[in-house]
Amino acid sequence: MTNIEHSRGHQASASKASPILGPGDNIGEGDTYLVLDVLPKELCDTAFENLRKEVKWHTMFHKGGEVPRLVAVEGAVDADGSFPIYRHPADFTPPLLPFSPTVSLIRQHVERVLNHPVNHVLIQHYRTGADYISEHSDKTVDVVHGSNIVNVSLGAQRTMTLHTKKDALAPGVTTRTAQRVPLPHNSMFVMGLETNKKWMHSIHTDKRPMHTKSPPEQFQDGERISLTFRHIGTFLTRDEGKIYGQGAKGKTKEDARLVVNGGEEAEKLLAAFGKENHESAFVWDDGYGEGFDVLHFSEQSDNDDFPIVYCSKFRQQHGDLRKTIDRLEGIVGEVDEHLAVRPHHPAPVLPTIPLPTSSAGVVGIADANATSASSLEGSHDVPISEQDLLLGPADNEAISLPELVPLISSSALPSVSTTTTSTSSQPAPASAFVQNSSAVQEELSAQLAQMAGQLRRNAVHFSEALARDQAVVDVAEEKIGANYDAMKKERVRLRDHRAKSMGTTCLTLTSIFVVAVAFIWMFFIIRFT
Ligand SMILES: O=C(O)CCC(=O)C(=O)O
Ligand SMILES: [Fe+2]
Repeated sequence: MTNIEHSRGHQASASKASPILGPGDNIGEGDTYLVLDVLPKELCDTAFENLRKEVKWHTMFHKGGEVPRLVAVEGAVDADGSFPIYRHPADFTPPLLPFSPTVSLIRQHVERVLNHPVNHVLIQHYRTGADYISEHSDKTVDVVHGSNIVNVSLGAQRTMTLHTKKDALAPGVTTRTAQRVPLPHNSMFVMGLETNKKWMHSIHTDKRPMHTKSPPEQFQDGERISLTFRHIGTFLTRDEGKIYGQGAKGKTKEDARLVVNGGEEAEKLLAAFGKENHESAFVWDDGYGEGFDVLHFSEQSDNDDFPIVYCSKFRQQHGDLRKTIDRLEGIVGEVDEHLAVRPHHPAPVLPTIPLPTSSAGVVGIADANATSASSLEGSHDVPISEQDLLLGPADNEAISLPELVPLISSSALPSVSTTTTSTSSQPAPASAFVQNSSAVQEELSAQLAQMAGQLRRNAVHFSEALARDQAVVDVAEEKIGANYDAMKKERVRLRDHRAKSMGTTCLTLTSIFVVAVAFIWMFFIIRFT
């Protein structure tokens, strides 16, 4: 335990359950520690104000809402323009800018303490005690193995709360182990990756009235700036088109591959992020080992707020083209629907059969048929048109019902008047009816087979049409992709061309000017000599 001044009231009561740790203490898994007075006086006295002014603050979005603090991202940009990328679940992340002067100075001190480089920083401004960061584990797909994650704190003291992950609870235990680490002005919280794996961390809101807070908590009017430095091993090329490094599929710059937006790979990465957040035994190789080339988690972005990394002009144009393709796909779909064969139901057969005679057995059969006929009737009130079905030769051989029914009614079935007067002593009409019933059943089976065949052919026809449409859309998409690349090249060419023509124009104007001066000069010489 340390003598760091910690909060009273609300925070003090919460601290009963969890130890308050500080410099010299083993935090988390023992690979995590706090360093005080990390920056020299002259830097730490001015850093807060300078950062407030020089950092390009943004509002970040997650799950459709604003994150409750201002954020900015800075990093080491390579000579060829490539830069580190830290991927984590967020709807929009601010663009990465090169390290600003004050951040560069802080970075030097951090690297000295850490003994390893850091090339990426997420800077966060907790404007009041109401700003916070909810419980999470940092996502390590892009964090260099074996490195540490560092939070430098400037301004008001806030408390870092650590909790073991739920899945590590022993059976029957419901309370997670917690630790609290107050982060005063000019301190540096160094978190090892083992702690990040087994514990989650957060900065809770602190809404107590200002006058009840301790002096370190009141410092800078309760505002806090934190700088989360990381050593990132994954990079994007200058045009954001390719990705390489630890968390990508291609591990070196030479193996850089095109970035992927949305789709199955993005979903897989999001699922791995979820696992890392909740599983104490998360294994990097299992979750991230295959590498991910995902840059954006959804296929298109309509947001203009972050023009550099996440919403370049090209991306916007690409998004517009995609929308056009989607509209075209919709139109093709509608046309297909119009052209599609409309299913027609065959006319019910059974109602055409005359009612049975008084013979008990025969009446039973007839009743059953009448019932099934009436139940069929409700759903088949559209008369069949044979031309509307896509019939094959096999169907033509099937028995045709309309031909069969009159045959049955006229020759085999007893007439209604006969059935009312005849009795069981007249077996001939009854057996004729049984014969007819089995003929009708055969006919029904034949017609069902015919319908099944038809359904199958329609399904095949439909899937073939879909496959054709898919091919058309794929070709269009490929062409648009090619156009996009061509436009990119054209843009670079135009820029070069403009630079060249500017040079030529300057040269021409200078020449004209020199010639004019020479001419005037000559004129005067000739005139006065
Ligand atoms: O503000 C802090 O110190 C914590 C920031 C943090 O946990 C993060 O950026 O992942
Ligand atoms: Fe974090």
